Amino acid sequence: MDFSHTIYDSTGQDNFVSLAQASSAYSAHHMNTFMKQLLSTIDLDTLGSIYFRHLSMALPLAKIDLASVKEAMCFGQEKISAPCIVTLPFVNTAITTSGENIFAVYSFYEELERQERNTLATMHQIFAKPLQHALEFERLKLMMTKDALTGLGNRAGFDEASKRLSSRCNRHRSQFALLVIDLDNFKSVNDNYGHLEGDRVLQEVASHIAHALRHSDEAFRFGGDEFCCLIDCETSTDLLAVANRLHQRVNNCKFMQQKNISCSIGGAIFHPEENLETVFKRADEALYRVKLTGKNAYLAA
Ligand SMILES: Nc1nc2c(ncn2[C@@H]2O[C@H](COP(=O)(O)OP(=O)(O)OP(=O)(O)O)[C@@H](O)[C@H]2O)c(=O)[nH]1
Repeated sequence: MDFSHTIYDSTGQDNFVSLAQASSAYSAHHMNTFMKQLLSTIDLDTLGSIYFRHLSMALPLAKIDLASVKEAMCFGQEKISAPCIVTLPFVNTAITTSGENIFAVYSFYEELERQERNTLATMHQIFAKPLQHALEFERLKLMMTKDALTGLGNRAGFDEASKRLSSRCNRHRSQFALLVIDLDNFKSVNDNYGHLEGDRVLQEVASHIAHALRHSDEAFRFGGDEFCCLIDCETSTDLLAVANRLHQRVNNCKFMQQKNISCSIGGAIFHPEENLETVFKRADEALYRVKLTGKNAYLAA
């Protein structure tokens, strides 16, 4: 991860400090939760009544819930008058959604007294390490759920995501679907072209699967030449459409055509109160039936 932080720039530039920059996937939600935890540890007396004018130019980027920051700071409302906002030394937390440079924390200090700046420098020293650790922790967590070869989620990632999805579906009485994709005769690629070429096929297939899905869907490499997708859809007709799209896209990709191989797909819709094992078993059984009856097709449970 590209991580850097600078503690207190005493040379007097406008940008007091760029506390942290990270390029790992980092959501606004994570950041919000983390900031709330951080804020709850602040000694408000130490912080005193440091006020910053919030720079409106940064607002469009600011995904953090500023209201919750105010609330967590526990300052009396009468002290906060628009357009001023009381925040931590982190005046603006800018979070982009592109996945690159996910957040940057800036403070602007030109209006501060010397003593206030010193307090800020101390605050930064206090927060930089925990922030760095939290980021590192998130990065490691992310690595643990990613498949190194394809960049898709791995089996642990799938377990985590499917549990999250199933509890949401149970709560909202909604549904989602599962597709299990297995390459046909993939072993022949390894045997005839070598393991490295086999790896390349898996990478290309993974990329095509990921690109064929919508934003709300997720793809994983379950292991070997087997992939899984969690699909946001509720009817077998919709699922059939997604499965056909994936089937075509994977079969038509360059390496699959060159190596003359195909894929088989099994699908099942998760119903509220069904458990994850049974929906997976149903999709896997459908896949197994495709394999037994000639491969290269889609079947729903
Ligand atoms: N190159 C490569 N091969 C792998 C990897 N993981 C598993 N495999 C190979 O993938 C193959 C999967 O086995 P099978 O599913 O039985 O092979 P298949 O020829 O696709 O058989 P069917 O599914 O019945 O069509 C085995 O030959 C494994 O050695 C990997 O990371 N890279």
